[in-house]
Amino acid sequence: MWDGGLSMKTMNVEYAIIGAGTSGLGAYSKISRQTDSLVMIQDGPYGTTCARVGCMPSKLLITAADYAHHLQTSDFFGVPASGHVEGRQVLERLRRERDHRFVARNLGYVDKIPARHKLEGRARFVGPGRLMVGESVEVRAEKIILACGSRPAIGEVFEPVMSRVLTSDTIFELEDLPRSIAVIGMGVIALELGQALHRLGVETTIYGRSGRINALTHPAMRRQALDVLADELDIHPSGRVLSTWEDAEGAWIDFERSDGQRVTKAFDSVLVATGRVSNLDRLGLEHAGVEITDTGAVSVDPHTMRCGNLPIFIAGDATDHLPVWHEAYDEGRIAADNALNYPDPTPAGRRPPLMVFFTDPQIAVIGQSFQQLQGREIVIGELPFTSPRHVVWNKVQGHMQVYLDARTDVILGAELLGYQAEHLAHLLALAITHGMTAEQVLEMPIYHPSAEELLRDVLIDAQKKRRRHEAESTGLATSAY
Ligand SMILES: Cc1cc2nc3c(=O)[nH]c(=O)nc-3n(C[C@H](O)[C@H](O)[C@H](O)COP(=O)(O)OP(=O)(O)OC[C@H]3O[C@@H](n4cnc5c(N)ncnc54)[C@H](O)[C@@H]3O)c2cc1C
Ligand SMILES: NC(=O)c1ccc[n+]([C@@H]2O[C@H](COP(=O)([O-])OP(=O)(O)OC[C@H]3O[C@@H](n4cnc5c(N)ncnc54)[C@H](O)[C@@H]3O)[C@@H](O)[C@H]2O)c1
Repeated sequence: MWDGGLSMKTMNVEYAIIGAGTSGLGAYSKISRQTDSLVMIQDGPYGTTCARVGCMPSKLLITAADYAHHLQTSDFFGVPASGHVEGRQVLERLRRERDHRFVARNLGYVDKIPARHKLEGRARFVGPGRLMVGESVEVRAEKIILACGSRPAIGEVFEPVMSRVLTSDTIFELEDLPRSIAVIGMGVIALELGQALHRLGVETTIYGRSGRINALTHPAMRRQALDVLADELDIHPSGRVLSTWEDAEGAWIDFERSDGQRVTKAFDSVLVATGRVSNLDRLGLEHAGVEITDTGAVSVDPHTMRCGNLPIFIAGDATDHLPVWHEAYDEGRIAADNALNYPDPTPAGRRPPLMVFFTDPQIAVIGQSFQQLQGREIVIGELPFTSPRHVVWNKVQGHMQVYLDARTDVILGAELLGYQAEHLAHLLALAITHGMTAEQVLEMPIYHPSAEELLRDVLIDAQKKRRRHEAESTGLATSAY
């Protein structure tokens, strides 16, 4: 495979995978079963974004925050509790669990990959099928999978306070919790981490831009989610950061709310959670013959992950299509199948979308959102999160909507805001995956008192509305004659 002189090496392989994250490893596991002619190129630490700086450390932090919150709210149950948060211990335990359980498992897998299949350094295209890795290795590959993930976006306005800026890449490495933090953004990272930090006793202010939690699309769901979170958290949902500066008091954020009011405050730290940018922009794609739009976007077929007619495939967060873990893994495998079968496409079916915010209450969107269903004849089953089980838990905040096809009774999608909504979301995902009707779901036994009773009741509500809708349309049809 190696060929070349002392200073420059050339490696010829059939397949190259750029990135050893979730999607790259998913692709590797498939291709390595078929051929030895492959290399996986990784820039930076192994261990994946999910395990090192993403899903796992964030959920470990949230769980510590849940315990702190239980202490603060247990009075209600006649169980007054005293206790306090030891920031250093919270973060030490987070890193210990993360490193020993999740990262170590991934590194164990990477260790077993033969050395000839691994190359370390940043890859960039220097021509079609030609990659430079660092300054001294050229990889020539017939088929290339770009599984290079994304990185946090940091706007220029934060440059004056960069020494106090944190992102999800750095926050879990803190020795201790800050006394105060500005959280910029109102997406999933901002809300999950902002609420966790608040519950752990950090004085937290969240600054949004659009005034909306974009994952939810029904206006009433959006409103309620914001109301519930704003009840607990200090949130300025819409406006813009005008400027930032640093002095002895900390990092100052000068924010103009959309009602014109200025809010200027100093913080120990600033967590910038304003979205992520794909690492595709650093690959020199123009040298590979890839078409790039004016906005820097690259078009990818979601059923093959193929990029135009080229032997190039893009998987995971590098595409802006559903940047979540299970999709990254699927996409890596779809890309691998299509690279292995190149030039014949092997289109794969995609799973219904599923997204969960691990906030309290949780937010979940399954299947088609309310917005995507505009123009389609649907009925909406809806209820507050007040099943007997939720009352017992004293967790009755939130609301649930399920969207049924008005003619066929098939469940098309749902938006949820409620305690541990993730479980109901998965039941709905199962029903949507199999094209089930509300009637079919209602055939299953549901225990009393369980959270699933809420699902039953919301489907009954949807069916009532569907019958009414049917009666009205028949009435209308009859009266039209
Ligand atoms: C804070 C946070 C919390 C999250 N929580 C959840 C969650 O709860 N549930 C969920 O489903 N998803 C969650 N996600 C999303 C999930 O982590 C990602 O969807 C998933 O990790 C993406 O995997 P990937 O393989 O596309 O990218 P990555 O795992 O990032 O892998 C890409 C790799 O490519 C490397 N690379 C980049 N450029 C080059 C180059 N030029 N040459 C060589 N290597 C390169 C990168 O260094 C990186 O190691 C979270 C993300 C974050 C940031
Ligand atoms: N539970 C999960 O599945 C989970 C958890 C964390 C992260 N993730 C993944 O990570 C990705 C990135 O998360 P994210 O929260 O950074 O991105 P996001 O796209 O979800 O949210 C970014 C938010 O920042 C706001 N924003 C942008 N610029 C701003 C500015 N200048 N000032 C104020 N607000 C601004 C946007 O309006 C948006 O609300 C997500 O798309 C998700 O796929 C998933």
